[in-house]
Amino acid sequence: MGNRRATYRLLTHSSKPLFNRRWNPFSQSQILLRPASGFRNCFDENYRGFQPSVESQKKSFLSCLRLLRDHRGTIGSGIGIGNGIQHRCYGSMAGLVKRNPAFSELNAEDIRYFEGILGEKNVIQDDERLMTANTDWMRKYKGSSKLMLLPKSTEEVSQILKYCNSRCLAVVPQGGNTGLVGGSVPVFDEVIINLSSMNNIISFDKVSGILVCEAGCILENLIAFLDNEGFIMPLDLGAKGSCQIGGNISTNAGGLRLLRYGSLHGTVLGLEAVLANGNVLDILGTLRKDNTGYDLKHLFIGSEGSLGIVTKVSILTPPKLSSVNVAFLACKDYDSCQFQRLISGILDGSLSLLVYVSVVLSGILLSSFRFRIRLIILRLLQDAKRKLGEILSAFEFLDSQAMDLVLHHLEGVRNPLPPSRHNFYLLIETTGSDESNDKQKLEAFLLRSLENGLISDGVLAQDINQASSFWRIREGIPEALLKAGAVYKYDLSIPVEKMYNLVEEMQDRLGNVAKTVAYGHLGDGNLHLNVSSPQYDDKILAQIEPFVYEWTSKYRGSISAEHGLGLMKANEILYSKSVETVQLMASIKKLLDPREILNPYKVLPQSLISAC
Ligand SMILES: O=C(O)CC[C@@H](O)C(=O)O
Ligand SMILES: [Zn+2]
Repeated sequence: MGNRRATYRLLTHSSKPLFNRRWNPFSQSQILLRPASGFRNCFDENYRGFQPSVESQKKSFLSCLRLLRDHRGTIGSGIGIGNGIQHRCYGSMAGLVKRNPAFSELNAEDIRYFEGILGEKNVIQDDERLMTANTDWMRKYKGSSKLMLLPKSTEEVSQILKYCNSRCLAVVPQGGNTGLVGGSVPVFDEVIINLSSMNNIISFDKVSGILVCEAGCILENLIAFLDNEGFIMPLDLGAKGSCQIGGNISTNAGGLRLLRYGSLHGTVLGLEAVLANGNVLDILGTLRKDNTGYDLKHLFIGSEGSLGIVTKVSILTPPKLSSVNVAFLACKDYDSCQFQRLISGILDGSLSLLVYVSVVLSGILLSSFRFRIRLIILRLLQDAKRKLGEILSAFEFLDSQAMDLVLHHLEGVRNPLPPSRHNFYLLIETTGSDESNDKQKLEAFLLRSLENGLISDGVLAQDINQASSFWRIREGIPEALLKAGAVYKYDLSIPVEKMYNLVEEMQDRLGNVAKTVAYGHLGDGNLHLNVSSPQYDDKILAQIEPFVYEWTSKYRGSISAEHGLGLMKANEILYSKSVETVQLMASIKKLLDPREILNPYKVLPQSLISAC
């Protein structure tokens, strides 16, 4: 079954891309931002107006950062980006962030210049295409760019950037526009540089498995190409039908295979990037080992196009292995399993009264659902890592709210398990080269987990169709959420033992006002905490933020595990990074992009870069 799985999933997704980007943003109402109240400091003033007060101008960059850090608990509810963005969805961004007045405005001469280098058909001013390019996949963020450029080569990207830098025209690099934090759409009138015409595979070495390609290659096309060659991409995600490898690298996308193949910081061997001034940085190495100086490619992996535009990439791809198995499991109630084992222990005389009493007492303690779930999940993950070892390739989870949403909103999706109320579902995948051995290993693991009461039910895919339908449940959650109405998205790295505590605290905070939906890459410690409600609501957002960021920070987690900071979380970076770190980031930004034309208002707090 395994060797057909990749092909099957590919067909499924390419025939119906998950991230369908057709919509009519004008059908949505525009909601205005409520101005911040009560919280004023240099950061606040700088950010909202780019017109710092005399007092704030006097403050050094560092003290600005410190102030921001000290007040970060109130920032989410104070100054707008974190707070206001959800309320600004479907509308323009003006009011949230003020346009940097240093940027020029497009004129007819600019258009003529771009037409000269790209040809008329690659200089897009058509309203409908611009509307699509201005709006993100979630329809939350909408810019007002009047121009999209479609370069076909690195040389053309270089000419565009050189010109934009000299004219001080801001740009936003764009791939498949499947981002979830407002990083790939303009905020104001930035020129959109869309890489989709740069979609050539340059080379593939069958011995080393190294693929070199242009940034605009769609991930799913790369997967299909490699499948023919007997290889796979080390990266796989639900948006594969639309997202592009350049965007994946620029956001350091994690996805479903990170547990097995690691992050793009490990699998990307080299890249080519065009800097803000148009210079082409060729670090497109294909070497596994190269310790000559600083490894600069890492600056472009995950910096969301704010330091340069990735134009080519060299990536290490693993061989396709013949045996893939997928299990879909449910965890129900830890207590009942404990109780059953306790009773049978007493009946067969293996438990003394003392042990009985202490077990009953601990059973009362264990009756805390939170504790139960934590134990189950931790044990399962530990066991899976130990017993499945090198063949474990995915360990994904979803809670019952996520399952309900998928079943309700996605056509043709059904729960593979018999109807019963389960609190949790897990999707475990193994990938190996020994069909019978791999299956045996997984079956033994499942049996043990069932006996130990860690799982209450489970099913092992018998063919490629079944495996694919299990994956559809997991990969379909973002789509189902979008169909359900408004969604507040949080993408967090949290120690696994704490992960579900946050979800339940959030449930407690929100009560019946909104649904808390949790799923994610449990094996990587990555929780996708989504709050779903029919409409966006100020009050709901105030319940979520800054609480969610403070909570994550308290446990030294990350407020962006794999989606980036984009526009949504640019101001929240100090929840996860120290003042000194952010200061160094701002200095690097300033060095590589002194006029701040590359993807402005994203990743770092804008006023801090300006103050640097
Ligand atoms: O929508 C989300 O919150 C997560 C999207 C994606 O990273 C996933 O893992 O499905
Ligand atoms: Zn994810």
